[in-house]
Amino acid sequence: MIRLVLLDIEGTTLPISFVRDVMFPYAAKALPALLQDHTNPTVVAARADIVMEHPGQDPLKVCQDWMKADVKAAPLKTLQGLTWRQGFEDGTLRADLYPDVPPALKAWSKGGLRLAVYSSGSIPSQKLLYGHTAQGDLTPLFEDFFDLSTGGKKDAESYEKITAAVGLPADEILFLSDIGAELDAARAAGMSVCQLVREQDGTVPHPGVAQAPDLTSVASQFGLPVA
Ligand SMILES: CSCCC(=O)C(=O)COP(=O)(O)O
Ligand SMILES: [Mg+2]
Repeated sequence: MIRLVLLDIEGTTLPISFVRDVMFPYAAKALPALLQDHTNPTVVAARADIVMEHPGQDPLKVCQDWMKADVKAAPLKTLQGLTWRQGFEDGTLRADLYPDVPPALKAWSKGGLRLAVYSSGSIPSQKLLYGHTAQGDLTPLFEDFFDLSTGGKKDAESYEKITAAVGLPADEILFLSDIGAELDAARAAGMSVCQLVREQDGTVPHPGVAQAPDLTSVASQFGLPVA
């Protein structure tokens, strides 16, 4: 029986186009100034991590290249999160989740399911995003947020750590993601998994895992409360 649903964000609850066409350009504009900040300890630490990984290269150029290739690098995710704060707080940014997502999350939470997030986006940016959706603040629906500080999303060990953190048998946790390698890693750790195959995102179906076009279908396949 599923007791907790662990959700990826990009490609699962949020269209990839929103990240690529709205959030990344916003961050790209703000990054040059942010990287000039030598007093904010979070910026200083992220810049040092980039320099360590890419010695002799301009950290801004490294970030720009990472964004172009959608590389899930922890220092980039931290810096992007810092830029998005202003946009979400002043109303320039508002998360337009897939329409099936808010009603499903509310029904699942109301029905007693526990909910948590596992995304490459930093925890502060996850909270900003779910705190500023077209349907209002959805953060109270989630009991926990996990990011790359737990480990990479393609490593089974990360899912073992999450399982230990939430204190449930792994197979009572349902991990939802659009990415096959993430689902394989979660399954290797014993979790139940389902791939969101979003037509709008052009998701490539991953062989050997349950698939659903939206959260309504996830609910019917796994016997979860229905919106
Ligand atoms: C607050 S998440 C913003 C989107 C993002 O930058 C990202 O990397 C999402 O990756 P995911 O692991 O959710 O596919
Ligand atoms: Mg994703």
